[in-house]
Amino acid sequence: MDAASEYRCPVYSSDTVDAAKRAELLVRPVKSSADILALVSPILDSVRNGGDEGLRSCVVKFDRCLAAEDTAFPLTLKAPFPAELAKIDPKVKQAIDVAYSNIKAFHSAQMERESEPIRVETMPGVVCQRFARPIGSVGLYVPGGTAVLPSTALMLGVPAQVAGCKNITLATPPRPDGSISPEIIYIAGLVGAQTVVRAGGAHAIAAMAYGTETVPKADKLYGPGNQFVTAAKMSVAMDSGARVAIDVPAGPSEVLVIADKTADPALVASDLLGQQEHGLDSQSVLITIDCDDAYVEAVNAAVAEQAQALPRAEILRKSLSQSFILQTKTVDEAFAFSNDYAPEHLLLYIADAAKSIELVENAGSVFVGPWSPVACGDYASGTNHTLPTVGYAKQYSGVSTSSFLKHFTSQELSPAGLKNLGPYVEILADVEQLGAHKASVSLRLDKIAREGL
Ligand SMILES: NC(=O)c1ccc[n+]([C@@H]2O[C@H](COP(=O)([O-])OP(=O)(O)OC[C@H]3O[C@@H](n4cnc5c(N)ncnc54)[C@H](O)[C@@H]3O)[C@@H](O)[C@H]2O)c1
Ligand SMILES: N[C@H](CO)Cc1c[nH]c[nH+]1
Ligand SMILES: [Zn+2]
Repeated sequence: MDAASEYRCPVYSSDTVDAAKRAELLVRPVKSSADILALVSPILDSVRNGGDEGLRSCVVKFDRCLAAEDTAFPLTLKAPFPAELAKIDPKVKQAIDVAYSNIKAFHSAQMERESEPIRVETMPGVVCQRFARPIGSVGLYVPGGTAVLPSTALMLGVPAQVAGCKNITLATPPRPDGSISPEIIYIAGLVGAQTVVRAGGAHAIAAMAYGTETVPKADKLYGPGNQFVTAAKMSVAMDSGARVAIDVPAGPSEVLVIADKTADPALVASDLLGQQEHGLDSQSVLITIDCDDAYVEAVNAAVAEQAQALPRAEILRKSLSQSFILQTKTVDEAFAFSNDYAPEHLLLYIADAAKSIELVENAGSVFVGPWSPVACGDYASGTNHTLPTVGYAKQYSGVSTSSFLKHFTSQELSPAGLKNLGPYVEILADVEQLGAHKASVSLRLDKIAREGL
Protein backbone atom coordinates (compact mmCIF):
# COMPACT_ATOMS: atom_id res chain seq x y z
CA MET A 1 0.00 0.00 0.00
CA ASP A 2 1.56 3.37 -0.96
CA ALA A 3 1.46 6.20 1.58
CA ALA A 4 -1.19 8.19 -0.28
CA SER A 5 -3.65 5.30 -0.35
CA GLU A 6 -3.68 5.24 3.47
CA TYR A 7 -5.19 8.72 3.50
CA ARG A 8 -8.33 8.14 1.47
CA CYS A 9 -12.01 8.23 2.24
CA PRO A 10 -14.09 5.25 1.07
CA VAL A 11 -16.50 6.16 -1.75
CA TYR A 12 -20.13 5.05 -2.13
CA SER A 13 -22.76 5.81 -4.73
CA SER A 14 -26.39 6.30 -3.79
CA ASP A 15 -27.21 4.05 -6.78
CA THR A 16 -25.69 1.05 -5.04
CA VAL A 17 -26.24 1.93 -1.36
CA ASP A 18 -29.25 -0.04 -0.14
CA ALA A 19 -31.36 0.83 2.92
CA ALA A 20 -29.21 -1.27 5.28
CA LYS A 21 -25.96 0.32 4.11
CA ARG A 22 -27.53 3.79 4.25
CA ALA A 23 -28.55 3.16 7.87
CA GLU A 24 -25.01 1.99 8.61
CA LEU A 25 -23.51 5.14 7.09
CA LEU A 26 -25.67 7.28 9.38
CA VAL A 27 -24.09 5.77 12.51
CA ARG A 28 -20.97 7.44 13.94
CA PRO A 29 -17.75 5.56 14.69
CA VAL A 30 -18.02 5.88 18.47
CA LYS A 31 -18.06 3.31 21.28
CA SER A 32 -21.50 2.32 22.57
CA SER A 33 -22.64 4.44 25.50
CA ALA A 34 -23.02 1.33 27.70
CA ASP A 35 -19.30 0.47 27.24
CA ILE A 36 -18.22 4.01 28.04
CA LEU A 37 -20.59 4.35 31.01
CA ALA A 38 -19.08 1.23 32.56
CA LEU A 39 -15.63 2.84 32.35
CA VAL A 40 -16.82 6.19 33.62
CA SER A 41 -18.95 5.08 36.62
CA PRO A 42 -16.05 4.21 38.97
CA ILE A 43 -14.39 7.55 38.13
CA LEU A 44 -17.57 9.43 39.04
CA ASP A 45 -17.91 7.42 42.28
CA SER A 46 -14.35 8.15 43.26
CA VAL A 47 -14.89 11.92 43.11
CA ARG A 48 -18.41 11.85 44.54
CA ASN A 49 -17.23 9.83 47.54
CA GLY A 50 -13.66 11.08 47.85
CA GLY A 51 -13.94 14.81 47.05
CA ASP A 52 -10.58 16.49 46.40
CA GLU A 53 -8.66 13.33 47.30
CA GLY A 54 -10.62 11.27 44.77
CA LEU A 55 -10.18 14.00 42.19
CA ARG A 56 -6.44 14.19 42.79
CA SER A 57 -6.00 10.43 42.31
CA CYS A 58 -7.91 10.60 38.99
CA VAL A 59 -5.76 13.52 37.82
CA VAL A 60 -2.66 11.40 38.46
CA LYS A 61 -4.14 8.35 36.73
CA PHE A 62 -5.91 9.85 33.73
CA ASP A 63 -4.52 13.32 33.07
CA ARG A 64 -1.01 11.98 33.45
CA CYS A 65 0.12 15.16 35.07
CA LEU A 66 3.31 14.44 36.97
CA ALA A 67 3.01 17.29 39.41
CA ALA A 68 -0.27 15.87 40.65
CA GLU A 69 1.61 13.13 42.48
CA ASP A 70 2.69 15.87 44.81
CA THR A 71 -0.09 16.09 47.38
CA ALA A 72 0.47 19.83 47.56
CA PHE A 73 -0.60 20.18 43.91
CA PRO A 74 -3.42 22.75 44.04
CA LEU A 75 -6.41 21.38 42.16
CA THR A 76 -7.85 24.85 41.67
CA LEU A 77 -6.70 28.36 40.86
CA LYS A 78 -8.87 31.17 42.20
CA ALA A 79 -9.45 34.62 40.69
CA PRO A 80 -7.83 37.08 40.39
CA PHE A 81 -5.46 34.90 38.36
CA PRO A 82 -1.83 36.00 38.66
CA ALA A 83 -0.74 37.98 35.57
CA GLU A 84 2.32 35.77 35.07
CA LEU A 85 0.04 32.75 34.53
CA ALA A 86 -1.79 34.61 31.74
CA LYS A 87 1.23 35.89 29.82
CA ILE A 88 0.60 35.40 26.10
CA ASP A 89 2.09 36.51 22.80
CA PRO A 90 0.62 39.91 21.81
CA LYS A 91 -0.43 38.48 18.41
CA VAL A 92 -2.34 35.68 20.16
CA LYS A 93 -3.89 38.19 22.56
CA GLN A 94 -5.11 40.28 19.61
CA ALA A 95 -6.64 37.20 17.92
CA ILE A 96 -8.35 36.15 21.17
CA ASP A 97 -9.65 39.69 21.64
CA VAL A 98 -11.13 39.73 18.11
CA ALA A 99 -12.78 36.34 18.69
CA TYR A 100 -14.07 37.52 22.11
CA SER A 101 -15.57 40.63 20.56
CA ASN A 102 -17.35 38.74 17.72
CA ILE A 103 -18.65 36.01 20.02
CA LYS A 104 -19.82 38.62 22.51
CA ALA A 105 -21.61 40.63 19.79
CA PHE A 106 -23.55 37.60 18.51
CA HIS A 107 -24.37 36.25 21.97
CA SER A 108 -25.38 39.68 23.32
CA ALA A 109 -27.90 39.97 20.48
CA GLN A 110 -29.32 36.60 21.59
CA MET A 111 -29.51 37.94 25.16
CA GLU A 112 -31.61 40.89 24.05
CA ARG A 113 -34.25 38.54 22.66
CA GLU A 114 -34.02 35.79 25.27
CA SER A 115 -34.14 38.05 28.31
CA GLU A 116 -37.07 40.15 27.08
CA PRO A 117 -40.07 39.45 29.36
CA ILE A 118 -43.18 38.12 27.59
CA ARG A 119 -46.61 39.39 28.71
CA VAL A 120 -49.86 37.98 27.30
CA GLU A 121 -53.42 38.61 28.55
CA THR A 122 -54.79 35.19 27.62
CA MET A 123 -58.37 36.15 28.69
CA PRO A 124 -59.61 39.49 30.00
CA GLY A 125 -58.12 39.80 33.50
CA VAL A 126 -55.76 36.82 33.14
CA VAL A 127 -52.18 38.01 32.63
CA CYS A 128 -49.38 35.50 31.96
CA GLN A 129 -45.73 36.52 31.93
CA ARG A 130 -42.32 34.91 31.42
CA PHE A 131 -39.07 36.17 32.95
CA ALA A 132 -35.44 35.19 32.36
CA ARG A 133 -32.76 34.81 35.04
CA PRO A 134 -29.14 33.68 34.71
CA ILE A 135 -28.23 30.22 36.01
CA GLY A 136 -26.30 30.97 39.21
CA SER A 137 -23.38 28.56 39.16
CA VAL A 138 -22.01 27.12 35.92
CA GLY A 139 -19.24 24.59 35.22
CA LEU A 140 -17.46 24.89 31.88
CA TYR A 141 -15.37 22.03 30.47
CA VAL A 142 -12.51 23.00 28.16
CA PRO A 143 -10.97 20.01 26.35
CA GLY A 144 -7.24 19.47 26.61
CA GLY A 145 -6.54 15.87 25.63
CA THR A 146 -5.18 15.55 22.13
CA ALA A 147 -5.24 19.35 21.74
CA VAL A 148 -5.72 22.18 24.24
CA LEU A 149 -8.71 24.26 23.09
CA PRO A 150 -8.70 27.81 24.52
CA SER A 151 -11.35 28.63 21.89
CA THR A 152 -13.78 26.48 23.89
CA ALA A 153 -13.12 28.65 26.95
CA LEU A 154 -14.36 31.58 24.86
CA MET A 155 -17.35 29.68 23.46
CA LEU A 156 -18.56 28.79 26.96
CA GLY A 157 -17.27 31.72 28.97
CA VAL A 158 -18.64 34.51 26.80
CA PRO A 159 -22.31 33.43 26.86
CA ALA A 160 -22.01 32.73 30.61
CA GLN A 161 -20.72 36.27 31.11
CA VAL A 162 -23.30 37.80 28.75
CA ALA A 163 -26.12 35.96 30.55
CA GLY A 164 -24.87 37.29 33.91
CA CYS A 165 -23.96 33.97 35.60
CA LYS A 166 -22.48 34.84 39.00
CA ASN A 167 -20.24 31.84 39.64
CA ILE A 168 -18.22 30.59 36.67
CA THR A 169 -15.92 27.56 37.11
CA LEU A 170 -13.77 26.34 34.26
CA ALA A 171 -12.13 22.89 34.24
CA THR A 172 -9.45 21.70 31.84
CA PRO A 173 -6.78 18.97 31.86
CA PRO A 174 -3.45 20.27 33.12
CA ARG A 175 -0.39 20.09 30.89
CA PRO A 176 2.24 17.45 31.74
CA ASP A 177 3.97 19.86 34.15
CA GLY A 178 0.67 20.54 35.94
CA SER A 179 0.22 24.05 34.53
CA ILE A 180 -2.75 25.40 32.59
CA SER A 181 -2.18 27.02 29.20
CA PRO A 182 -1.78 30.80 29.66
CA GLU A 183 -4.34 31.41 26.88
CA ILE A 184 -6.98 29.63 28.96
CA ILE A 185 -6.06 31.61 32.08
CA TYR A 186 -6.19 34.85 30.06
CA ILE A 187 -9.69 33.93 28.79
CA ALA A 188 -10.81 32.84 32.28
CA GLY A 189 -9.95 36.37 33.41
CA LEU A 190 -11.66 37.98 30.40
CA VAL A 191 -14.96 36.19 31.02
CA GLY A 192 -14.89 36.70 34.79
CA ALA A 193 -14.42 33.08 35.92
CA GLN A 194 -13.82 32.65 39.66
CA THR A 195 -12.20 29.21 39.60
CA VAL A 196 -10.04 27.19 37.21
CA VAL A 197 -9.94 23.47 38.01
CA ARG A 198 -6.77 21.64 37.00
CA ALA A 199 -8.44 18.39 35.98
CA GLY A 200 -9.90 16.90 32.82
CA GLY A 201 -12.03 13.97 31.77
CA ALA A 202 -14.94 12.39 33.64
CA HIS A 203 -13.43 13.30 37.03
CA ALA A 204 -13.51 17.04 36.23
CA ILE A 205 -17.18 16.67 35.29
CA ALA A 206 -17.85 14.83 38.57
CA ALA A 207 -16.03 17.50 40.60
CA MET A 208 -18.18 20.27 39.14
CA ALA A 209 -21.39 18.20 39.34
CA TYR A 210 -21.04 17.17 42.99
CA GLY A 211 -18.66 19.85 44.26
CA THR A 212 -15.57 19.09 46.36
CA GLU A 213 -13.76 20.91 49.17
CA THR A 214 -12.21 23.27 46.58
CA VAL A 215 -14.38 22.92 43.46
CA PRO A 216 -17.71 24.75 43.64
CA LYS A 217 -20.78 22.69 42.78
CA ALA A 218 -22.35 23.79 39.49
CA ASP A 219 -26.04 24.01 38.69
CA LYS A 220 -25.35 23.23 35.03
CA LEU A 221 -22.40 21.79 33.11
CA TYR A 222 -21.31 22.84 29.66
CA GLY A 223 -18.80 21.95 27.06
CA PRO A 224 -17.55 19.43 24.58
CA GLY A 225 -15.17 16.62 25.23
CA ASN A 226 -14.22 13.09 24.34
CA GLN A 227 -16.46 10.09 24.93
CA PHE A 228 -15.54 9.92 28.65
CA VAL A 229 -16.49 13.55 29.20
CA THR A 230 -19.73 13.26 27.24
CA ALA A 231 -20.75 10.03 29.01
CA ALA A 232 -19.90 11.57 32.40
CA LYS A 233 -22.08 14.59 31.67
CA MET A 234 -25.01 12.39 30.67
CA SER A 235 -24.52 10.20 33.73
CA VAL A 236 -24.41 13.01 36.32
CA ALA A 237 -27.42 14.64 34.67
CA MET A 238 -29.41 11.48 35.43
CA ASP A 239 -28.24 11.37 39.07
CA SER A 240 -30.87 13.04 41.23
CA GLY A 241 -28.20 13.31 43.94
CA ALA A 242 -26.22 15.72 41.74
CA ARG A 243 -29.17 17.94 40.70
CA VAL A 244 -27.19 19.20 37.76
CA ALA A 245 -28.27 19.94 34.20
CA ILE A 246 -26.17 19.66 31.05
CA ASP A 247 -26.09 21.65 27.86
CA VAL A 248 -25.82 19.29 24.92
CA PRO A 249 -24.12 15.99 24.04
CA ALA A 250 -21.13 17.59 22.26
CA GLY A 251 -18.85 14.68 21.42
CA PRO A 252 -16.26 13.97 18.73
CA SER A 253 -16.19 16.67 16.04
CA GLU A 254 -17.76 15.99 12.68
CA VAL A 255 -18.53 17.75 9.41
CA LEU A 256 -20.75 17.00 6.46
CA VAL A 257 -19.95 18.88 3.25
CA ILE A 258 -22.50 19.07 0.45
CA ALA A 259 -20.65 19.89 -2.76
CA ASP A 260 -21.55 20.24 -6.41
CA LYS A 261 -19.32 20.75 -9.43
CA THR A 262 -18.71 24.38 -8.45
CA ALA A 263 -16.77 23.27 -5.35
CA ASP A 264 -12.96 23.39 -5.48
CA PRO A 265 -11.78 19.85 -4.54
CA ALA A 266 -8.76 21.19 -2.61
CA LEU A 267 -10.95 23.45 -0.46
CA VAL A 268 -13.48 20.66 0.15
CA ALA A 269 -10.60 18.43 1.25
CA SER A 270 -9.32 21.10 3.64
CA ASP A 271 -12.65 21.22 5.49
CA LEU A 272 -12.94 17.44 5.70
CA LEU A 273 -9.46 17.29 7.24
CA GLY A 274 -10.19 20.21 9.57
CA GLN A 275 -12.69 18.24 11.63
CA GLN A 276 -11.13 14.83 11.08
CA GLU A 277 -7.89 16.00 12.73
CA HIS A 278 -9.70 16.45 16.07
CA GLY A 279 -9.42 12.79 16.93
CA LEU A 280 -9.66 9.14 16.08
CA ASP A 281 -13.40 9.10 16.67
CA SER A 282 -14.19 12.15 14.50
CA GLN A 283 -15.94 11.74 11.16
CA SER A 284 -16.01 13.81 7.97
CA VAL A 285 -18.53 13.15 5.22
CA LEU A 286 -18.73 14.51 1.69
CA ILE A 287 -22.00 14.30 -0.25
CA THR A 288 -21.53 15.19 -3.90
CA ILE A 289 -24.38 16.26 -6.15
CA ASP A 290 -24.13 15.16 -9.77
CA CYS A 291 -20.31 14.95 -9.72
CA ASP A 292 -18.49 12.29 -11.72
CA ASP A 293 -15.86 9.82 -10.50
CA ALA A 294 -13.05 12.11 -11.66
CA TYR A 295 -14.31 14.85 -9.29
CA VAL A 296 -14.44 12.44 -6.36
CA GLU A 297 -10.94 11.21 -7.22
CA ALA A 298 -9.72 14.82 -7.25
CA VAL A 299 -11.09 15.34 -3.71
CA ASN A 300 -9.55 12.10 -2.47
CA ALA A 301 -6.20 13.01 -4.05
CA ALA A 302 -6.32 16.43 -2.37
CA VAL A 303 -7.20 14.78 0.97
CA ALA A 304 -4.19 12.48 0.69
CA GLU A 305 -1.82 15.23 -0.40
CA GLN A 306 -2.87 17.70 2.30
CA ALA A 307 -3.18 15.11 5.07
CA GLN A 308 0.37 13.86 4.74
CA ALA A 309 1.72 17.38 5.13
CA LEU A 310 -0.32 18.19 8.26
CA PRO A 311 1.04 18.07 11.83
CA ARG A 312 -1.66 15.57 12.85
CA ALA A 313 -1.04 13.26 9.87
CA GLU A 314 -0.96 10.22 12.15
CA ILE A 315 -4.48 10.84 13.50
CA LEU A 316 -5.66 11.37 9.94
CA ARG A 317 -3.97 8.22 8.66
CA LYS A 318 -5.74 6.16 11.33
CA SER A 319 -9.14 7.77 11.02
CA LEU A 320 -9.81 8.79 7.40
CA SER A 321 -11.05 5.29 6.58
CA GLN A 322 -14.07 5.96 8.82
CA SER A 323 -14.94 9.10 6.86
CA PHE A 324 -16.67 8.64 3.51
CA ILE A 325 -17.83 10.19 0.28
CA LEU A 326 -21.36 9.54 -0.97
CA GLN A 327 -22.18 10.39 -4.58
CA THR A 328 -25.77 11.48 -5.13
CA LYS A 329 -27.57 12.77 -8.21
CA THR A 330 -29.89 15.46 -6.90
CA VAL A 331 -30.05 18.28 -4.37
CA ASP A 332 -33.04 16.62 -2.69
CA GLU A 333 -31.19 13.33 -2.30
CA ALA A 334 -28.15 15.08 -0.80
CA PHE A 335 -30.19 17.09 1.73
CA ALA A 336 -32.30 14.04 2.64
CA PHE A 337 -29.12 12.20 3.68
CA SER A 338 -27.73 15.24 5.48
CA ASN A 339 -30.95 15.78 7.42
CA ASP A 340 -30.98 12.13 8.49
CA TYR A 341 -27.29 12.32 9.48
CA ALA A 342 -27.88 15.60 11.40
CA PRO A 343 -24.25 16.79 11.30
CA GLU A 344 -22.57 18.97 13.88
CA HIS A 345 -21.18 21.18 11.08
CA LEU A 346 -22.80 21.40 7.66
CA LEU A 347 -20.86 23.11 4.87
CA LEU A 348 -22.91 24.08 1.81
CA TYR A 349 -20.40 24.34 -1.00
CA ILE A 350 -22.93 24.55 -3.83
CA ALA A 351 -24.37 27.11 -6.20
CA ASP A 352 -27.15 29.03 -4.44
CA ALA A 353 -25.86 27.95 -1.04
CA ALA A 354 -27.66 30.72 0.86
CA LYS A 355 -31.01 29.79 -0.65
CA SER A 356 -30.46 26.12 0.18
CA ILE A 357 -30.54 26.85 3.92
CA GLU A 358 -34.30 26.40 3.53
CA LEU A 359 -33.63 22.71 2.90
CA VAL A 360 -31.74 22.22 6.18
CA GLU A 361 -33.75 20.53 8.93
CA ASN A 362 -31.05 19.17 11.22
CA ALA A 363 -27.56 20.65 11.76
CA GLY A 364 -25.56 22.21 14.59
CA SER A 365 -24.18 25.11 12.56
CA VAL A 366 -24.22 25.78 8.81
CA PHE A 367 -21.34 27.23 6.79
CA VAL A 368 -22.68 28.91 3.70
CA GLY A 369 -20.77 29.13 0.43
CA PRO A 370 -17.14 28.78 -0.65
CA TRP A 371 -15.67 31.44 1.65
CA SER A 372 -16.98 30.10 4.96
CA PRO A 373 -14.55 27.44 6.22
CA VAL A 374 -15.67 25.60 9.34
CA ALA A 375 -12.54 26.84 11.13
CA CYS A 376 -14.00 30.38 11.18
CA GLY A 377 -16.96 29.17 13.24
CA ASP A 378 -14.63 27.03 15.36
CA TYR A 379 -12.71 30.11 16.41
CA ALA A 380 -14.06 33.51 15.77
CA SER A 381 -16.99 34.29 13.43
CA GLY A 382 -19.22 34.81 16.47
CA THR A 383 -21.37 31.64 16.47
CA ASN A 384 -20.81 29.00 19.13
CA HIS A 385 -18.70 25.93 18.39
CA THR A 386 -20.19 23.80 21.17
CA LEU A 387 -22.59 21.83 19.04
CA PRO A 388 -24.55 18.56 19.11
CA THR A 389 -22.81 15.55 17.57
CA VAL A 390 -23.63 11.91 16.70
CA GLY A 391 -26.99 12.96 15.26
CA TYR A 392 -28.27 14.87 18.30
CA ALA A 393 -28.77 17.94 16.08
CA LYS A 394 -32.19 16.37 15.48
CA GLN A 395 -33.28 17.36 18.97
CA TYR A 396 -30.65 19.65 20.51
CA SER A 397 -29.42 23.15 19.68
CA GLY A 398 -25.82 24.21 20.14
CA VAL A 399 -24.77 26.27 23.15
CA SER A 400 -26.10 29.82 23.08
CA THR A 401 -26.83 32.57 25.58
CA SER A 402 -30.16 30.93 26.36
CA SER A 403 -28.29 27.83 27.56
CA PHE A 404 -27.16 30.00 30.51
CA LEU A 405 -30.62 31.30 31.33
CA LYS A 406 -33.64 29.72 32.88
CA HIS A 407 -37.13 31.14 32.65
CA PHE A 408 -39.99 31.27 35.07
CA THR A 409 -43.54 32.23 34.36
CA SER A 410 -46.16 34.09 36.36
CA GLN A 411 -49.92 34.61 36.18
CA GLU A 412 -51.99 37.31 37.80
CA LEU A 413 -55.77 37.18 37.76
CA SER A 414 -58.07 40.05 38.64
CA PRO A 415 -61.52 39.28 40.14
CA ALA A 416 -62.92 39.66 36.59
CA GLY A 417 -60.23 37.30 35.30
CA LEU A 418 -61.13 34.67 37.89
CA LYS A 419 -64.82 35.03 37.01
CA ASN A 420 -63.90 34.44 33.34
CA LEU A 421 -61.55 31.50 33.85
CA GLY A 422 -62.61 29.94 37.19
CA PRO A 423 -65.68 27.98 35.98
CA TYR A 424 -63.57 26.16 33.37
CA VAL A 425 -60.94 25.27 35.96
CA GLU A 426 -63.69 23.90 38.24
CA ILE A 427 -64.88 21.63 35.40
CA LEU A 428 -61.35 20.39 34.66
CA ALA A 429 -60.72 19.74 38.38
CA ASP A 430 -63.97 17.71 38.46
CA VAL A 431 -62.72 15.63 35.51
CA GLU A 432 -59.56 14.81 37.46
CA GLN A 433 -61.55 14.42 40.70
CA LEU A 434 -59.25 16.80 42.53
CA GLY A 435 -61.60 18.49 44.98
CA ALA A 436 -59.06 20.74 46.68
CA HIS A 437 -58.09 22.23 43.34
CA LYS A 438 -61.74 22.96 42.61
CA ALA A 439 -62.37 24.40 46.07
CA SER A 440 -59.48 26.87 45.76
CA VAL A 441 -61.36 28.41 42.85
CA SER A 442 -64.93 27.98 44.14
CA LEU A 443 -64.16 29.63 47.51
CA ARG A 444 -62.70 32.66 45.74
CA LEU A 445 -65.61 32.91 43.30
CA ASP A 446 -68.00 32.84 46.30
CA LYS A 447 -66.01 35.61 48.01
CA ILE A 448 -66.03 37.73 44.83
CA ALA A 449 -69.80 37.28 44.57
CA ARG A 450 -70.31 38.07 48.29
CA GLU A 451 -68.20 41.20 48.20
CA GLY A 452 -69.46 42.34 44.80
CA LEU A 453 -65.97 42.54 43.33
N1 LIG B 1 -18.89 18.90 19.59
C1 LIG B 1 -18.26 19.98 19.93
O1 LIG B 1 -18.84 21.02 20.09
C2 LIG B 1 -16.76 19.93 20.13
C3 LIG B 1 -16.01 21.10 20.30
C4 LIG B 1 -14.64 21.00 20.55
C5 LIG B 1 -14.06 19.73 20.66
N2 LIG B 1 -14.83 18.64 20.49
C6 LIG B 1 -14.32 17.29 20.66
O2 LIG B 1 -13.84 17.21 21.98
C7 LIG B 1 -12.97 16.12 22.06
C8 LIG B 1 -11.79 16.48 22.92
O3 LIG B 1 -11.21 15.27 23.30
P1 LIG B 1 -9.80 15.14 23.92
O4 LIG B 1 -9.59 13.71 24.25
O5 LIG B 1 -8.82 15.83 23.05
O6 LIG B 1 -9.85 16.02 25.25
P2 LIG B 1 -10.75 15.92 26.57
O7 LIG B 1 -10.31 17.04 27.45
O8 LIG B 1 -12.19 15.83 26.23
O9 LIG B 1 -10.36 14.56 27.24
C9 LIG B 1 -9.06 14.35 27.73
C10 LIG B 1 -9.17 13.70 29.08
O10 LIG B 1 -9.86 12.46 28.97
C11 LIG B 1 -9.45 11.64 30.04
N3 LIG B 1 -9.13 10.30 29.54
C12 LIG B 1 -8.36 9.98 28.48
N4 LIG B 1 -8.27 8.63 28.37
C13 LIG B 1 -9.00 8.11 29.37
C14 LIG B 1 -9.30 6.77 29.78
N5 LIG B 1 -8.86 5.71 29.12
N6 LIG B 1 -10.10 6.60 30.85
C15 LIG B 1 -10.59 7.66 31.52
N7 LIG B 1 -10.32 8.95 31.19
C16 LIG B 1 -9.54 9.16 30.12
C17 LIG B 1 -8.23 12.27 30.64
O11 LIG B 1 -8.61 12.83 31.87
C18 LIG B 1 -7.83 13.35 29.67
O12 LIG B 1 -7.27 14.49 30.30
C19 LIG B 1 -12.59 15.74 20.64
O13 LIG B 1 -13.26 14.55 20.33
C20 LIG B 1 -13.13 16.89 19.83
O14 LIG B 1 -13.52 16.48 18.56
C21 LIG B 1 -16.17 18.71 20.24
N1 LIG C 1 -14.38 21.84 15.73
C1 LIG C 1 -14.61 21.89 17.15
C2 LIG C 1 -16.07 21.65 17.38
O1 LIG C 1 -16.46 20.40 16.96
C3 LIG C 1 -14.22 23.21 17.78
C4 LIG C 1 -12.79 23.56 17.70
C5 LIG C 1 -12.01 24.11 18.67
N2 LIG C 1 -10.80 24.32 18.14
C6 LIG C 1 -10.82 23.95 16.89
N3 LIG C 1 -12.03 23.47 16.61
ZN1 LIG D 1 -12.47 22.22 14.97
